[in-house]
Amino acid sequence: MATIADIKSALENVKYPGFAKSIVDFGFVKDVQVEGSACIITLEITSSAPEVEENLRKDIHSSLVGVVENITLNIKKPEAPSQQSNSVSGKNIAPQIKNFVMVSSGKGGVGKSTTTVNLAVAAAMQGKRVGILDADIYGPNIPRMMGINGKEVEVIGNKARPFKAYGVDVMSMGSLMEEGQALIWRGAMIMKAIQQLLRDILWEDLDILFIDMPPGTGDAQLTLAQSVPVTCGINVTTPQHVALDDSRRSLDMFKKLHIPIGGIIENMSGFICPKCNEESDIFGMGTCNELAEQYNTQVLGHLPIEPAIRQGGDNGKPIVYFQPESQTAKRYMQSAQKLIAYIDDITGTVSNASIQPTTPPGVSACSSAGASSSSHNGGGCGCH
Ligand SMILES: Nc1ncnc2c1ncn2[C@@H]1O[C@H](COP(=O)(O)OP(=O)(O)OP(=O)(O)O)[C@@H](O)[C@H]1O
Repeated sequence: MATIADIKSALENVKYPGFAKSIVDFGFVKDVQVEGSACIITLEITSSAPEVEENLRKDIHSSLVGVVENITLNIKKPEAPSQQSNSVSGKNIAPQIKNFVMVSSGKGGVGKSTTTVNLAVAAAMQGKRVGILDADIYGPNIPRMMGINGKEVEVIGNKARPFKAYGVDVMSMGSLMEEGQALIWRGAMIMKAIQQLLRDILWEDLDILFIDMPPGTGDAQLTLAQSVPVTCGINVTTPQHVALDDSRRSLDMFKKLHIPIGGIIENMSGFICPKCNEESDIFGMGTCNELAEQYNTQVLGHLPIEPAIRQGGDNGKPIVYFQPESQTAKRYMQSAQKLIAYIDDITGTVSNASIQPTTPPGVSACSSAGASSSSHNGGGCGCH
């Protein structure tokens, strides 16, 4: 006969839809009672979306097969909001920004931040109003690469003003966290952080906000797609086949989240010798072309391994700005041009509506508070 502990342990395998954490970890399981072969489970969740309840019922029943037979499931959820403004519905919590470009990679260290910086600066050099949001909460490198490392954030009221560097507005999680501070990011905290970076930063009217995501596919990507209509995603990869396998996951994620794929950047594609300027193949060049074909997208550019790219990153002097005549800077400029053309082409056609909102912004998955509780003091997030 099953005990309460057996049932709770089975429920630990049930993930809250859209999140990597279980309903037990989120604290949604409020009561479990057992009588013989029957059990009554009471759950309190934060989403009013019918599909969340439906998925949970299905997953809970499958997780309890062989554990207990007669299951009564009470799911308490908030009332569906009767009328939502655009900013509360989660469809666009930063409406002054025309286009959002999600920069992703299947794994770390492939040059995602380097690409974000150089593409953003290149787009600004082509006359666009551009911002960079460094949402790579695990390793925010953008401040160093944009030369704003260690600078104080200017706070106005309860909002923060982005930095300006090389014609680009910049804000990073790294500038908001104390240096060297290590945080263990959990699903609900990630969700709140991403939404605050969009809503509580004084972004001006922008043509494009480039968003440097954490590597991989997880809560940050989902939250972003649920908070703003992401115009397109771009994938950064290196040409080795192992990296391409990881890229597929990233490209599949774009498809799942209904995010159009703007293209692939093949980084570290060949090596340009600083002495003789000759280009040689190291990891394989051009392997992304096939991947792009499979996903019906384009290769935005092949960027070589070049010491000047790394030096530019380390010194906060992006190569595209400081060495505009170099072969590499020209490739970044062309890639940005292709991306802008793609965005112009699809403008107005983007809708991530079918994946949102599962929870309104400001309501974290572990909170029952409403959107109005979203604030700097952490209101609404029950995980602190
Ligand atoms: N094409 C390149 N040539 C030479 N060095 C490069 C190139 N691209 C990136 N690098 C260097 O590789 C290192 C990792 O790059 P970067 O931080 O952009 O990767 P990332 O994918 O954003 O990593 P993370 O997953 O840690 O965020 C940096 O030191 C960067 O300067």
